Amino acid sequence: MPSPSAPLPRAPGAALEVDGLVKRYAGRAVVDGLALTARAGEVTAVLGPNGAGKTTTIECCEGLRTPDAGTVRVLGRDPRAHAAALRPRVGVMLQDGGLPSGARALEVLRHVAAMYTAPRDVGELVERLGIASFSRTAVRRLSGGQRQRLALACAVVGRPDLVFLDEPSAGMDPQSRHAVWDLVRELRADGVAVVLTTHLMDEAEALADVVHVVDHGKVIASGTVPELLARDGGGDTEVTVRFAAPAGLDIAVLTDWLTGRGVVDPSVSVGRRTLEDVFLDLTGRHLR
Ligand SMILES: Nc1ncnc2c1ncn2[C@@H]1O[C@H](COP(=O)(O)OP(=O)(O)OP(=O)(O)O)[C@@H](O)[C@H]1O
Repeated sequence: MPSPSAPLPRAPGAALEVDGLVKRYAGRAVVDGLALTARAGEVTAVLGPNGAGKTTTIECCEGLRTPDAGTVRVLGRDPRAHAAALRPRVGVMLQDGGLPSGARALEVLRHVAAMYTAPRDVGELVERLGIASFSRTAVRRLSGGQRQRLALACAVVGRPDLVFLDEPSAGMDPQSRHAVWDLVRELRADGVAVVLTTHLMDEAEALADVVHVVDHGKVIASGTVPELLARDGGGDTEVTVRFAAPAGLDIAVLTDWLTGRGVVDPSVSVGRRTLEDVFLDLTGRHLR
């Protein structure tokens, strides 16, 4: 086994490998044999209902929790045994921000940047994430969306090879969301492995190269968004057909034609199957 101080491999393939991960609380396995990988230059989305075990899994990957069983490899290393060596190469954006509440936004970002040998340009990050307008505001006074943007800037300022983003655009206005999405796409283009947990299906559809759906502590489906969308929905499928009707088109002819082919109740409206449909098929509609 390499020593914690040895240089880290460049890890061209899987930046994150989780296999057979188990984490129990009070004897209950909240992560129960979970396996997933995330590769460099890809956005890997982890989706799942409340309480599915996503955060616990990610915290095991970040070295914040000790697994009860299974293996976690971050850039080829055990995240707990090699925490110091991994810290400069792994960016973490936590749901609650994890930022010092009394400090001003820009001070925090500058402070975090100073911990790295070759940080990104702070001014450029401030500009692209719209931090300038609240740069002198104390963290505790920031709005939810502002705090998220600052947390994201802190997670990426050190030029990580792997970055964990926990609901990166939750609570953000559309402008901020798109700025965040652009940054995530740029990270991917730069070869960063981005691991994204989100409840926002449009965010997963917009960004994810690979999606892992987690429920009851296990990955219950994995694939690209088109692969997941192509899964059998297990029943009748609603179909939307949009078209520009020529003047005088008799819709009755269309509905008669559909009825003649066994289509039930051809009211001719509906939406395409979305990732949210797939998610609900997989995990059910009951609240957690
Ligand atoms: N420290 C803890 N002690 C006891 N139970 C815990 C602890 N942390 C998490 N849990 C439980 O583990 C289960 C999984 O929680 P986890 O936070 O991993 O879910 P999640 O998928 O991230 O959910 P959400 O989408 O709501 O963030 C939940 O039932 C939660 O109550």
